[in-house]
Formats: sequence, C-alpha cells, structure tokens
Amino acid sequence: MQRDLRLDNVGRRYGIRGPWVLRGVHLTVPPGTLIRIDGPNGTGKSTLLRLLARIDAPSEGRVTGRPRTAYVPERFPTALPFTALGYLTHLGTVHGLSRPAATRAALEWLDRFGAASYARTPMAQLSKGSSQKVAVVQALLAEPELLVLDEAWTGLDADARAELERAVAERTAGGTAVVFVDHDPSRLAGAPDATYTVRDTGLDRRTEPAPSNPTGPHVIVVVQGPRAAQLPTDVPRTVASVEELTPGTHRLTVPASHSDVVLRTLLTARPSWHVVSVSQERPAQPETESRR
Ligand SMILES: Nc1ncnc2c1ncn2[C@@H]1O[C@H](COP(=O)(O)OP(=O)(O)OP(=O)(O)O)[C@@H](O)[C@H]1O
Repeated sequence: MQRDLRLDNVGRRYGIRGPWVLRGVHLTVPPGTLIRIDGPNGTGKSTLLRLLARIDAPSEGRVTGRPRTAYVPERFPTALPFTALGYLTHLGTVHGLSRPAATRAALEWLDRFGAASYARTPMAQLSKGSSQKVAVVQALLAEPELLVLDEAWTGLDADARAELERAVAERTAGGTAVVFVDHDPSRLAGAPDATYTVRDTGLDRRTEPAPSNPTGPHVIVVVQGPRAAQLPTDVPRTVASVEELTPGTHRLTVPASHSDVVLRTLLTARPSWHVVSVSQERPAQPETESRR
C-alpha cells in the first residue's frame, strides 16, 4: 500500500430519507497498520467496513486512496456453483495469477487452515466453519494491500483462528493495512495500532497510534546478529520494544500474537539471526496502588 486510505467527512444512510448510520466520519488507514473497529450491535461497523472495502459508496463525503483490497464479509455467499478449490483458483486468476500458480496458492492456503481435505467439495456442501475458511482464504490469496475482516474469526476452529491471527500479523509486518471487527474483545489483544468505537454515527478513537507498551501477553526474544547489522526493517515496527544488550545482541518484547512472524522474519533474513532464547514475559508484580 503506497499511501493512506482516507475517509473525509463520510456519511452513509440507506435511502434518501433514511436515518444516518454514519456521519462526519474521518478516518486514516496508513499502510501496515492494524485497526480494530468495535461498538454495540447495529451501530454501523459493517457499514463502515463496506465503505473501506469500497463495495459500498458513501452518501456524502469522500474516500481517497485505492489500495488493492480484499474483504471477508460478515456473511459469505456459500451457494456458489464451484468446489472450494475451483472458486479459489478462479479468484486467483482474477488477481493476476496463472491457473497453475492460483491452484498452488489456493491449496497452500487451504492447507494452512486445515481445509485441504475438502478442496474438491462443492461449496454448497461445506459446513459453516469450512466455508468460513474458504471466505478467509479468498481474501488472503489476493495478497491485498488492505485487508478488511468483518467477524472473520466467527465459525473457525481454534487452529484456524490462530492461523488467521498469524496471517494478519504477517500481512501487517509486510505493509498490509488490516481493519477488523470481532465480537471477541481479546482478539489480537495488544496488537492493534488503534481501536475505534462506532457511536452516535461517529467514530471515537480509543487508543493512540502504535502503542509503545500494548497490553496483552508478550514474549521475550533474545537474538544475536552480525556485529553491526541492523534488525530487519519489519521487526522494530512489529515489536513493543527493543533493547540492545551488547553489540549485536537484542532483547525484543513481542506481542504474543506477532511472535511467530517476528521469529520467521529473523530466521529467514539475510544475514540470518541466531535466536538465543524465547520466553514468556513475566507478569508485572502487583502494585500497592492502582494505576490509572
Ligand atoms: N443494506 C442495508 N439497507 C438498509 N439498512 C441497512 C443496510 N445495511 C445496514 N443497515 C442498517 O444500518 C444500521 C447499521 O448496520 P450495520 O450492519 O452496519 O451495523 P453493525 O454495527 O455492523 O451491526 P452488527 O454488530 O449487528 O453486525 C442498522 O440499523 C441496519 O439495519
């Protein structure tokens, strides 16, 4: 994603005399950021995501920036006359892959989500959880610059939920912006750069960008590299903090949801880094006074 996606003074209502669902919304989505949208039922979260994904247009205001976008809708159409693999291969070719490359990529992604065994099952016969995996894979397959996830974890089994968290962390580390809605407040806890609540047709920002000390579980990774080597560029953006212990040896505090990605980035970097240790961050000692 080359530049920010922006919503300027955006409003949306359904029908010319319908009530405003969103109004006066300003939102900037920079490349590589993870943004959570929350709010009570029926306040307009899905409406906002459809505007970001450009599958709906605002009634007023402007949306600028046109990243290559993939979207997992709240309700994925399952009654499609394809097998899972046929559908994903077709979409892969729409995204510019050759047919063999699209089939390969589709099978790889289905495998990551534990869905390879029903690659050749007609979509209409898939269970809800299985078709949700196809919904997720169709979005990831597109290698988007902006990934919009509307309750994408709903219906997935535990392994697939963890895989989607990993895929989100990988994509954001690679520069993709991800905007998501999820009913589970612990989803990607500590990882979002910002959380917005939809309230009274507007957006309230709940956190500052790129929190230096996000909440949620963290792991401590100690890595050693060549003496003067810089950490791979994606790593400092992904971790909560970096401390250089001795020249070439760094102690990284990493949100647990991002640890796989950080480790993979370090191990596949050239020159590669030696991972000295990986441990859970110790919980903070109880404090005598409550912190506000
Ligand atoms: N296509 C549509 N036509 C008419 N009204 C709509 C349409 N889509 C949404 N609405 C209305 O807009 C409001 C916001 O709906 P939206 O689905 O965006 O909210 P939400 O916060 O995502 O809800 P939920 O948490 O229940 O998914 C609701 O009153 C809904 O009925």
